[in-house]
Amino acid sequence: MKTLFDKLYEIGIVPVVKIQDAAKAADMARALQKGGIPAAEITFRTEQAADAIRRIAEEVPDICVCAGTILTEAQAKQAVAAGAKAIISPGSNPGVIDWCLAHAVEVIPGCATPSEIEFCIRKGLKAVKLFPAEVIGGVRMLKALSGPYPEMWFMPTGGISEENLQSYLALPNVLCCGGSWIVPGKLLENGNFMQIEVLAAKAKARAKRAF
Ligand SMILES: O=C[C@H](O)COP(=O)(O)O
Ligand SMILES: CC(=O)C(=O)O
Repeated sequence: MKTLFDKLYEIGIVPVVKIQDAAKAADMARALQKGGIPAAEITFRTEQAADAIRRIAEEVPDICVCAGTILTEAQAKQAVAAGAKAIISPGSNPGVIDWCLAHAVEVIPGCATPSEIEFCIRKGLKAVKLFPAEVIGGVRMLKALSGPYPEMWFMPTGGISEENLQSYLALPNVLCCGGSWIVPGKLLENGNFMQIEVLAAKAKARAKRAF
C-alpha cells in the first residue's frame, strides 16, 4: 500500500489553502482533483479550517487532505479528529512534533536551518518543510542541504510558483512543493472552482520530475 509520502511524491504539489467558508471546501477539493492535484494543505489561519478538513475527508476521501499552520497540540488534535492525514507547521514546534509522534500521525515541521533539520532527524522524522523556501535560499539551499542530510526529504514552501516549480521538482531531495498560487483567496471566495481547476491543471502540467 502507498504511504502518504509516496502519494505526495507522485502528486508533486500541495496547494496551500486559507479558507473562509468551509461550505466551499469539497467543491474546491473536487476542482483540485479534476485538475490532477488530489492534495491540499488547509491552514489553521481561519476558524473554518477544521470544518473544511472534515468536509473534504468525508466528501472527497481520495484527496490527501493535510492541516497547515499547526502551532499547538490542541490544533493538531482538532485537525486529526477532522480527518487530516498529516500535520504541517511553519516551524519545528517540539510540542506539536511530540504529540504527532505519540499518536502515530505524520508530521512535516518547518525548518529554515541545519539545526532545525537535525532536531527533526533526532525525532526520527523523514520529511520536513523548507520554509520560507525562496527567502532562505530555495534551490541552492536544497542542493547544499543534500550534502550533510542525504536521507532527508524536503517540502519547499514559500515563494513557489508556476515559474520556478520545475527547478524545485528537479531536485532528488524534494518530496513535493507547497504553494498558495493554485487556490487564490479571491477565486475561492467567489466559488470560481473552474478557474481553480485550470490553475491546478497548469501546475500539474509543469510538475515534471527531471532527473
Ligand atoms: O505563508 C505562506 C504559505 O505557506 C505559502 O507560501 P506562498 O504564498 O508563497 O505560496
Ligand atoms: C507555512 C505554511 O505553509 C504553514 O503555515 O504551515
